[in-house]
Amino acid sequence: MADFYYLPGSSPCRSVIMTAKAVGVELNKKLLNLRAGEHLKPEFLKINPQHTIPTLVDNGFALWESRAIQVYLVEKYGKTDSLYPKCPKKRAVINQRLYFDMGTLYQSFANYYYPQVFAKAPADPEAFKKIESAFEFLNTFLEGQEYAAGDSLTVADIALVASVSTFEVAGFEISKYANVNKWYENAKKVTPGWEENWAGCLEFKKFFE
Ligand SMILES: N[C@@H](CCC(=O)N[C@@H](CS)C(=O)NCC(=O)O)C(=O)O
Repeated sequence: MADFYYLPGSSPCRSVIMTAKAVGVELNKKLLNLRAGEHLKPEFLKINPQHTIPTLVDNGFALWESRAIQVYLVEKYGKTDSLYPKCPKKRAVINQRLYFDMGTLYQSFANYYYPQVFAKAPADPEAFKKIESAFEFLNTFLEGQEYAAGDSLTVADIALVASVSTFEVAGFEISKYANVNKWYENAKKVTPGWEENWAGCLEFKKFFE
């Protein structure tokens, strides 16, 4: 069983948990208390010098970056390639969505909410505009399609579900974006591990209270 260093509230950790569930991989979950600095201890730095969670250690093979872990789990353990199809074009669109999720959508969350939550800084309206434009992009990507990268569930949906649910608990109004809203309501029903994701979101929500 692979060791999995995580926190339940962390969005990238939740996307790995949902992906593991989707491919039927059991994780040996190891809570890593960031507030106590456990990620900076020499024993963890030996595993992941970048000291981020999620970190997976599969039979001695250490990997971090949630979307890379998602792809690894599907390629190594998926019974089919449906979550990350081998077709170059399908895969390219999934990769685009994953990079969008990491570099644009989730980044807009971090830029706007993290300073408020972790440094009690005032809200930055310019950073909020970036969230709105990210949601507008996602809304456009989802025009006329049921899933993030085509007509079936992939790792792109799972990564985006983790991010969008984090926006939901932060109080961001998703319903303004009709295609995103429709996709998200369906994704809640069909994404394996959604319940655990939501439980983690509620943990994260405590930072906003
Ligand atoms: N892009 C990374 C982000 C990972 C990340 O920043 N994780 C946070 C927790 S949500 C963390 O480990 N922070 C501690 C640190 O960077 O030292 C991923 O998707 O895995």
